[in-house]
Amino acid sequence: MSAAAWALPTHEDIESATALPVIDLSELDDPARHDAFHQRLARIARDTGFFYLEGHGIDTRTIEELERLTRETFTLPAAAKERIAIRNTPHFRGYTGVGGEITRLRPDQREQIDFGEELPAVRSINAVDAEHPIWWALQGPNQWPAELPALKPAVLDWLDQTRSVAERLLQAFLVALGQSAQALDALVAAPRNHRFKIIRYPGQAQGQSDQGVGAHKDGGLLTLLLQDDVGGLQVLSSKGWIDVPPRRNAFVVNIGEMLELATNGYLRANVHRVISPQSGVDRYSIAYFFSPSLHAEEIPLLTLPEALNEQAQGPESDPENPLFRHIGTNALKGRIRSHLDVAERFYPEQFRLLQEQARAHGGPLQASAY
Ligand SMILES: O=C(O)CCC(=O)C(=O)O
Ligand SMILES: [Fe+2]
Repeated sequence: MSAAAWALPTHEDIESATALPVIDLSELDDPARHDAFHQRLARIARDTGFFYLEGHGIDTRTIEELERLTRETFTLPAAAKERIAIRNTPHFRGYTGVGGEITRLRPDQREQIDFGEELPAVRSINAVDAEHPIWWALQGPNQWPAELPALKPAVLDWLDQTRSVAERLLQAFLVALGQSAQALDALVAAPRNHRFKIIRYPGQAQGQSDQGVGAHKDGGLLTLLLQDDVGGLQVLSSKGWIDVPPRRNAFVVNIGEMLELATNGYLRANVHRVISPQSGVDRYSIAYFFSPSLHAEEIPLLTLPEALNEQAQGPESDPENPLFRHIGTNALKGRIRSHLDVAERFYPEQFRLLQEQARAHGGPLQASAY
């Protein structure tokens, strides 16, 4: 056997096998590979925008423990999950049952618990004032299941560790786009607004929908997702839907709408979906949404180098679900569309507006998964 046959597969080999690139974040620490890393990231971000991230430094034990707790959480009795229902508070944190979220007019076949940065509520939902417009109600404490006390420290630790990874990755994206690594520091500064959720997709019931989550874009800057070994995640490419097969301990990274806005559409938020697992099999995933801070007010427009700017076609905006540059307005719109029960209870005015818009477009209310 020739020496070459023993060589480890290169990233390009893996790419052709899985159709999705693999990025090793630890290359950033190696001065010899630093520049090549940025060049490759720039190419991948623009071409696919969906990739696996390895070398992120989060250890396997931490990952496995959070995966274990995720599974255990969903085995809690229905009453325990209902006690932390998302509709309990205006902050969009808590439990949503199977079918409780709608994407593209159809209910998603998944249950999930939404979390976010653990911060106090800044205003009462009934006391809007000039200093605290209504979207500040997005900030507030999480709801934790009393039956599983280990979940809280594990999730808070995950928020911390994944944030550091996402911050490094965002800085690398910025350098790759000819910006200062710090160009968006203020956009993600404390008080932070990153979000996180744990998700269970039950196996497809006979004759039922296989929509785990319908086609959508994520609303933040970057999403860092961990999936188990079942599969079902797909991303829309120029060749149609392609599978994003499981890859142990690697994050699946995708670009969100806010990075599309900041780069004037040079980078594109990816459309993706999840097909339900086969009957009798559950799929679990853990999704971290690295998002702009509410107090930053507006998404800045980066000044790209001329060669890149020429290729920026402006952000895509769906007339039935317009994108707003204003961070709080856009974030609240996304949450309201995903969780109509919370909207109806705590945001009646916004809920009514959304219904009117839907009627004007001649259809029922469209929600989005994010
Ligand atoms: O569960 C997954 O693999 C993807 C989840 C997702 O796209 C989302 O929640 O935004
Ligand atoms: Fe998503």
